[in-house]
Amino acid sequence: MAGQTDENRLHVLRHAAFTARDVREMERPLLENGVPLMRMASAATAHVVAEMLEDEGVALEESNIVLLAGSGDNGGDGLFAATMLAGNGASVTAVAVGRTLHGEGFAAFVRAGGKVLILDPASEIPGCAAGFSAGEAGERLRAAVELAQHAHVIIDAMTGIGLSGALHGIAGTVASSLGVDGTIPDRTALPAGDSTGEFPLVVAVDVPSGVGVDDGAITGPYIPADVTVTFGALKPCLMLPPAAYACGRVTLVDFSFDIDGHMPFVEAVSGDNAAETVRLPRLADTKYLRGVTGLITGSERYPGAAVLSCKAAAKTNIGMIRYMGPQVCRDMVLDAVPEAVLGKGRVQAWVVGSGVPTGETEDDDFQRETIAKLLTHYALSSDDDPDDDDDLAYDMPPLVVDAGALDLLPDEVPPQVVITPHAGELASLLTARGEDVDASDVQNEPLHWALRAHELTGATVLLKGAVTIVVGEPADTDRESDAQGGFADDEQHVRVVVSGRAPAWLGTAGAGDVLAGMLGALLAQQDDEDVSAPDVAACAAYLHGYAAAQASQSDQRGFTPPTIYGSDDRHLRTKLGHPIVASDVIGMIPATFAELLS
Ligand SMILES: NC(=O)C1=CN([C@@H]2O[C@H](COP(=O)(O)OP(=O)(O)OC[C@H]3O[C@@H](n4cnc5c(N)ncnc54)[C@H](O)[C@@H]3O)[C@@H](O)[C@H]2O)[C@@H](O)CC1
Ligand SMILES: Nc1ncnc2c1ncn2[C@@H]1O[C@H](COP(=O)(O)OP(=O)(O)O)[C@@H](O)[C@H]1O
Ligand SMILES: [K+]
Repeated sequence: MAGQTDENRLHVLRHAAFTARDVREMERPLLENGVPLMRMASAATAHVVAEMLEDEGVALEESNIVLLAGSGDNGGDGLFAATMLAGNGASVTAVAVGRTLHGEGFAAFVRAGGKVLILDPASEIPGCAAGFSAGEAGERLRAAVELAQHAHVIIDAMTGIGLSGALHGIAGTVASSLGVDGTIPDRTALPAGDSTGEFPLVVAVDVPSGVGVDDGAITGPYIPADVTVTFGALKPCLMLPPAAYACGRVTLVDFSFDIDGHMPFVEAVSGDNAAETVRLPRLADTKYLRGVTGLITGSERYPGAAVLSCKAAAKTNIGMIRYMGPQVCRDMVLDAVPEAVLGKGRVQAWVVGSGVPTGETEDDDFQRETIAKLLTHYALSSDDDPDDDDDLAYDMPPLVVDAGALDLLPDEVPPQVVITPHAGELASLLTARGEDVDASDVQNEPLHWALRAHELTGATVLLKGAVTIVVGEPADTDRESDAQGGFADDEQHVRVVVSGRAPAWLGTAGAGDVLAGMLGALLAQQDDEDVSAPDVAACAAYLHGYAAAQASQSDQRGFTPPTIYGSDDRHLRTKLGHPIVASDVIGMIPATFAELLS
C-alpha cells in the first residue's frame, strides 16, 4: 500500500499548485522542527546548475556564474547555492539588487571566495562600500548586465514567493535589461525541455523573479528561465500561462510538505484524469445510454465547422449525434458522418456556435436565432431568489457555447454551461459586460480574466491556449446557496484546472471546432455527479491536445509536469513533430482513447 501512497503523492506533487500563502503554511512546521529547508533548496539548486554545465561540456572550474541576489530568502537560497558552486571551483559573482543580502548566505559566500557587486548606493551590506554616486551606480548596473550576458549561467534569485506587484527598482531594471518587460515569452518551446542551449543559461530559484506567483500574470519585467528549481510544491505560476512559458524545465525539490492537508489552487489534468472521465461502454448499453450530443454549428459561410464539430463529437465515445443547421451543412455532415441524425430530439449535451458568424455580420440569422432560442432556456433571472424558472435552467443538459454563439450568452447562466473562448473572444465577451479589457490583457493575465468571466456569467469558462485554463464551480457546490450568495469568486469556491498537453501545431484553423465537438461528447456521456464541469472541460482539452500530439508526432507541450529532484527521470523529449490540420486531430481520437484507457 505504501507504494500506492507514494504514487499518489507523486501525482499530486506533479499536478497540483499551491498559493504562496499555503506554501508558507506548509513550510512552517518543518522550519519549527529545525529542518534546514534553505540548505536543502540551495544544495539542489547548485546540483542542477552543475549538471547543466556538465551537459554543456563546461567544467565547473572553467565556468562563469552570475547570481542575481535579492534581499529576501530567495536571495539566501541563491547565495548558499553560489557558495557551493564557488567552493567547487566555479567563478561566481553575486550581484546584489537590493539594499541587503541574506546575512548567513552572504558570509558563507564570501568565505567561499565569491565576488560581490553592489548596485544600490544606499546598500547596507557589511564590508561593502556604498554611498557611491548616481553615475557610478549606472556604471555598476551596466557592468553587472554585461557580466551576466557573458556568463555561462545566470542564477535568478531576486525574488521568490515574497514578490509583491511587478518588479520595480534595481531588480526591475536588471530584469528588463537581461530579460523582457511585460511581454509574454515567445519561444519555440523545444520539446527537449525548452533549453535554448545558448549561454547564458538561466536557472530560476523557486520561480522566475517578476512573474505573478499566484496568478501566472506577466505585467512587468522578468527573465525567462531555461530551468526552474522549485521548492516543496508547485506554485501556480509554474502551471499557469503566460508565466509557465517562462519557467523552462521545472525540477521540484520535495520537502515532504503536508500536501494532502491543503487545497491546491490550480491543478493540471493528467492522462489518468482524462481516462477517468471517459464512460466505458457497458453490456446493457444502448446508444441513448451512451449519450447523445446535439450540435447547432456551422453556417453557410463556414460549413466546414459543422463537419469538424460533428465528426469530432461522433468519435468521442457517444451513442449518437443530432445535427441542426443550414442545408449545405446538413449535406456535408451527412457525407462525412452518415451516422448523424438530422433535426431536433432528446440530447444529453449541446454544442452551439462553432463556425457560426458573430452578431457583427448579417449572415446566417436563422442559425443564430435557433441558438438564441435554445439559450433562453439557460438564462437565470438576476434576482437573488432561485425561482422555478431558474430551476428549469439548472435542469437543462450541459451546453458548450463556442465562437459565434458567445455573444448570445444570457447574462447569467448555470454552471453546466461551458463557454470556450480564445483570448480575443473572451475580451469581447467581457467588454460587452462593461470590462475595460482587450485580447492582449487576456493573454497577459488569463487567469484573472477567466475568473472574472466566471464571476460575471456563472458559466464554466474554458479559455483556450497552449495551456488551456478552465475555471468553474467544484462538483459539490450547493447551487442554491451559490445562487443566494452570488457567484463564487474566491479560491475556496472556484475550481481552476489547466491542460497543457497540446503541441503548438494544434493552433490551426478548425481546431477549436474539434474541441467543441469533443467536449460536447464528453459532457453527454457523464453519469457521475461527482465530476464537475470544469474537470470534464479540462479533460476534453487534454484528450484534444493528446490527439494533436499523436497526430503531429510531437513531444512538445504547453505544460510538462516537473521532474522530482533526486528521481532518475532525465529522459529528454526530443520529437518536435510536424504540422497538422484539424481533421488529423479527429483521425487520432480513437488511438488516443485506446492509449489512455489501456
Ligand atoms: N520560508 C522558507 O522556509 C523557505 C523559503 N525559501 C525561499 O524563500 C523564498 C521566500 O523568501 P522571502 O519571503 O524572503 O521573499 P523573497 O525573497 O521571495 O522576496 C522578498 C524580497 O523581494 C523584494 N521584493 C518584493 N517585491 C518586489 C518587487 N515588486 N520589486 C522588487 N523587489 C521586490 C523584497 O523587498 C524582499 O527583499 C522562497 O521563494 C524560497 O526561495 C527556501 O529557502 C525554502 C525554505
Ligand atoms: N500555441 C498553442 N499550443 C497548443 N495549442 C494551441 C496553441 N494555440 C492554439 N491552440 C489550441 O488550438 C485550438 C484553437 O482553437 P480556436 O482558436 O477556436 O481555432 P478555430 O476557431 O480556428 O477552431 C484551441 O484548442 C487551442 O487551445
Ligand atoms: K527567483
